[in-house]
Amino acid sequence: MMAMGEMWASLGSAMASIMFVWTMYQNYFPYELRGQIRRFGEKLRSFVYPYIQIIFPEYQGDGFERSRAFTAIERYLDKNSTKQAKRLRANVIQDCEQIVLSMQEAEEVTDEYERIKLWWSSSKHTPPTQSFSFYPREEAKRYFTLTFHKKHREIITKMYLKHVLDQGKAITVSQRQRKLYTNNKSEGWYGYKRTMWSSVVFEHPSTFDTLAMEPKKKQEIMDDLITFSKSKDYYAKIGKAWKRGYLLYGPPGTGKSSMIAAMATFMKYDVYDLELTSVKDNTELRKLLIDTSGKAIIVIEDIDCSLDLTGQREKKKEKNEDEKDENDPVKKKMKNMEEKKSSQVTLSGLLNFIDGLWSALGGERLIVFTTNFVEKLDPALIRRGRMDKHIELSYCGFEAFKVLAKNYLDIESHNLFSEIEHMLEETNVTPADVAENLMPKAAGEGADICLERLIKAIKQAKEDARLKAEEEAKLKAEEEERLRAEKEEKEKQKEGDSEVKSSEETLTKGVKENGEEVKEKGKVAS
Ligand SMILES: Nc1ncnc2c1ncn2[C@@H]1O[C@H](COP(=O)(O)OP(=O)(O)OP(=O)(O)O)[C@@H](O)[C@H]1O
Ligand SMILES: [Mg+2]
Repeated sequence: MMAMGEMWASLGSAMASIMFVWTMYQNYFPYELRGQIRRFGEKLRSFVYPYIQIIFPEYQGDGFERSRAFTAIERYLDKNSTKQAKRLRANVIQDCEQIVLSMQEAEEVTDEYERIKLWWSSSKHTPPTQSFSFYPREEAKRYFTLTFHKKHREIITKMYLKHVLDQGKAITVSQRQRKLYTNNKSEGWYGYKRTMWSSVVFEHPSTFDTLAMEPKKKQEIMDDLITFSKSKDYYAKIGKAWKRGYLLYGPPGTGKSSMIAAMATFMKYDVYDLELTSVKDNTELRKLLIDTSGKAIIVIEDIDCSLDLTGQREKKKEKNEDEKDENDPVKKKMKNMEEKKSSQVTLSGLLNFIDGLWSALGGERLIVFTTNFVEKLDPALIRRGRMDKHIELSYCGFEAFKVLAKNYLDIESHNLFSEIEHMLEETNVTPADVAENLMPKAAGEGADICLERLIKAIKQAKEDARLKAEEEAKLKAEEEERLRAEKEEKEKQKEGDSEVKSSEETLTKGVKENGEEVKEKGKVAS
């Protein structure tokens, strides 16, 4: 008890002395002297403690936005310092496939840059708990502190921090789970607008390795993508938006969708599968596209089916019919309803966006259109500059077949290969059909069985194509015969008409002459 009392007494006298010194300082020291004392204090402190500290809080702005610098530093420290830290936190990412260890709070680790030693520490600020509050409890805020000697201020603030942020961002990108976004119909329940994109984790198995196509062509596409991803400065220099358009065209089952998935995996981009028929109008299209992330592939599949892409030209042709419909009130109403039902996204809306507004968005974006009928598309849509690269995906050639054989059967050569090569030169078979036949159907089915099955399928395809060609030739001949007969009939009718006409003319002439004769006779009689 005595000790406690003494402690309180000495604490009281210390407080009193501090108060006394503070009052003296405030009241009796001249203002100029006070400034000098403060400067001296700072000098003394920096002499005794010559270090600078920089704080990186987890949240920035009004406290709701997670700081990108914090995230990048976190990743950088996770990678570079987890060997030193003794207490680590485990986070699971990429669908339980990868564990990332990060520094636990109150840990300190060292780093070195250009032989300069630095210290990073991770801390947490927990707001005091209140017994009762109307507001939700404030979350604890984490922050990193970087400490270094003041003589390295320049190099640390100008170079080291950039190095940390760049490395951190690169790690974030490599660990990031990619997403597949699809657009919803714009109106949700009760007309309330919900988020327009919904997403799932994108884990498509197709890669450039599994994609069957001529190796040279494949390499060209991959090189093009790499060049694009490295050209940020170049695009900025020439004043163009950092975007690239691809048009993939070819028959169904030749790998257009597979190639998009391979591109996304290769570039580590998110995929935005844009269903144009669900987009109400151009305004909504703009909103959707603005709402895409910085590293994105925007995909519009079967563009010829999604929009009236033939635009103005077709409209002009239909003008006469439209005018006829305008006069019929029922037809007019039906047409209006039809128009309202279908998407009002127009070709010009799409083109305007691709060319113009996009430039305002940062980040790298690919836009990919696919179609089965390239000849149907409006040239305005696919002109170079808009769609920078046109890629034809075609029927399976021998090189593409070899890729599939390697992937599906794990073989690079076989005595049936030369026969297949010869057959593929003669017959159009899609990679999808080849893949389907190469896939073992039962346990223990070897390469021989699968290749034999493929040979049979190609023979069948050849036979089918022959029958189809025959059928088409027959139909064509029938059509020609029909047209010829129709023409003959018309000519006959024409001839018949002219014969009737001439006999009628003769008859009329006869009647006329007779009439005149009668008239004459009448005249004479009268
Ligand atoms: N070039 C290819 N390489 C590897 N697999 C392919 C290729 N083409 C097609 N396939 C296989 O066929 C299936 C269908 O292909 P995909 O969906 O990519 O064709 P598509 O060209 O997009 O067809 P559609 O025009 O009908 O959309 C794929 O799942 C894949 O297994
Ligand atoms: Mg497809």
